[in-house]
Amino acid sequence: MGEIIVDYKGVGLSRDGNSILQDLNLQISEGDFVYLIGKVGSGKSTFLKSLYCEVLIDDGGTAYILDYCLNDIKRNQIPFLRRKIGIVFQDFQLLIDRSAEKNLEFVLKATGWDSQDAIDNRIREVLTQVGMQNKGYKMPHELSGGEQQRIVIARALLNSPALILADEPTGNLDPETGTQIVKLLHEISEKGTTVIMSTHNYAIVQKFHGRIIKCDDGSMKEVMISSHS
Ligand SMILES: Nc1ncnc2c1ncn2[C@@H]1O[C@H](COP(=O)(O)OP(=O)(O)OP(=O)(O)O)[C@@H](O)[C@H]1O
Repeated sequence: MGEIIVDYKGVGLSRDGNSILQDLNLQISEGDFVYLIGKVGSGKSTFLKSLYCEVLIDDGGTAYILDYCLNDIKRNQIPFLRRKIGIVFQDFQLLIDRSAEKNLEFVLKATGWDSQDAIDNRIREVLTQVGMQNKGYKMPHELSGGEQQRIVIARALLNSPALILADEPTGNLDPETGTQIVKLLHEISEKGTTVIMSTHNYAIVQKFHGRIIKCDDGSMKEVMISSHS
């Protein structure tokens, strides 16, 4: 088992003063593939958001992620933490006014890359990793939903994150395309990147191996291990 990169002990999470999750005890290690399941409104997104400080740890417990203690992380450290986390949402959120490549370039420039050669190489690498090496010139509207999601995953990979958070990444995709996206996330995790993915898609959970953590009744519990594909 790899190094522990998420360590929650007795953590409570609230939104607008309402307790959403209580007494979370959870460790996630390098290279783990974790499915977060649970009913609508059970707190999956709230947990994911706590990992990148969109929801703060304000309801007890201690929380560590990578080298950061979330209990007393400074505001000016948050961008550095977020740079180590790749985030993938169900609604793709690409900038619609520029090509896939330019979307990737925008993120690299915003995160301090200044050599155009290094930028071009990195874009080529991540596009190849997601099987989109020939489509980087296309505008988002010229790409299918699955292709757009691949570009979003490429974008999440740009800064070689230790952790990828995917909040219902197959939510807007047909089952076959969704399966391919999860397969891609598994390939990424096999190379050592931890992936935490929330989903309502139980067929996928059954199909691809992973730890399964269920949000239910204000808490999170590990449930049975799914079968290998
Ligand atoms: N911005 C917010 N402000 C206040 N409460 C919120 C906010 N976002 C979510 N909540 C509440 O927090 C609870 C958990 O919501 P959350 O989005 O984490 O659930 P979820 O399991 O991700 O649901 P879904 O499967 O629909 O994505 C819900 O009761 C919701 O109403």
